[in-house]
Amino acid sequence: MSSTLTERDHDGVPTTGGDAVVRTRGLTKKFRSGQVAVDGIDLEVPRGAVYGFLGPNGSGKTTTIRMLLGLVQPTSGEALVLGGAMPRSAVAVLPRVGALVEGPAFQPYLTGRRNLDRLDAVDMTADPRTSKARIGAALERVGLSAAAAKPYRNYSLGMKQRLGLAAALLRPRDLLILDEPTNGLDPQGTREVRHLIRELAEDGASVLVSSHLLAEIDQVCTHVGVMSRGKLLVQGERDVVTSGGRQSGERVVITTLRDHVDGARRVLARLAGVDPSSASEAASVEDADHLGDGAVTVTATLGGASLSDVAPALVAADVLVLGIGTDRPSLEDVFVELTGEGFDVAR
Ligand SMILES: Nc1ncnc2c1ncn2[C@@H]1O[C@H](COP(=O)(O)OP(=O)(O)OP(=O)(O)O)[C@@H](O)[C@H]1O
Repeated sequence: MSSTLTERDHDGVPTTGGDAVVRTRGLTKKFRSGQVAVDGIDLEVPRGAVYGFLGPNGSGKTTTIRMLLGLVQPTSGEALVLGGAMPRSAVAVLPRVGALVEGPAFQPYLTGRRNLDRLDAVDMTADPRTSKARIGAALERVGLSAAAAKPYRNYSLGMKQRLGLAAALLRPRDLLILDEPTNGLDPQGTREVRHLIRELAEDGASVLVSSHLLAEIDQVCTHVGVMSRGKLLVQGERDVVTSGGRQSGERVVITTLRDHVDGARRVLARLAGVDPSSASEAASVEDADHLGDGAVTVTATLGGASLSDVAPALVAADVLVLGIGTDRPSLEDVFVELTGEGFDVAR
């Protein structure tokens, strides 16, 4: 495979390269300080995806996003956004991209609504005749209609974040690039943003959304890319990524009594042998935690066996089953597994 991207940009009109709305090759940013903030990443955001761009503070997400938007010049590598090479195709590409990036240029003394008026007026590609209706709809969508007449300087961090989102939604977009959209929002606001992202995706937009809070964004993503120290550790469909190197990502969690743990372990270890095709995929007991009152959970990775095999086998072996269910490793589990580190500030 060629390591060079082909820009398919005819007569200045960008066309999407393949199925990806964002594609980078070896994208790198080294700052003058010598810091390599982004280190040769190959990002691939499929059309229609909600791509969670995840990583601890300082892992390089914002710098990557700024390169995608033509705000930072890459040191090396290439970036295609909606088929156009950035920053060269910025003029053709950016009207189709709604972006929420840190520190949007809002005027502190103007109201939220007036700030949107101003942004819309300087957008040469926006239709002034529909401006009022579009601004009203964007404010409504982010739940800011009631606060639209307040000056920006009196907005809370969460309200500022919502206004930034409204600015990104002033017109229909093919791609939304949202950098930490839940920053400063309370749990209710965070849920609303997740809901909004889902709606936008259903309306046909592709979404690239960054976050250092895995669990927040995890729930809404179809795809994820995980950054650590400037490198893209892993990316792909969310469920494939969380199943990692395991034959099956699914884990069975059995609640039983301490006296029955060994019996449960024996059944789990034996189960793989029940089906010859899964003989090499032995279920391994990973954990046994005390729950108090003598109740204990035993967690095991399901190899070739399915949950429906486990329950009857336990019962047949006279293992007391207080509860049984499955559990998928979280993205955080995957991150810790890949890096051996917690999800803290990188540097
Ligand atoms: N203009 C700059 N000059 C020098 N170093 C920078 C500059 N901007 C960012 N960095 C450094 O590059 C690294 C990556 O920063 P970046 O903002 O891209 O991370 P991030 O993953 O977006 O973090 P956060 O979640 O905190 O926003 C950090 O170590 C940061 O200090």
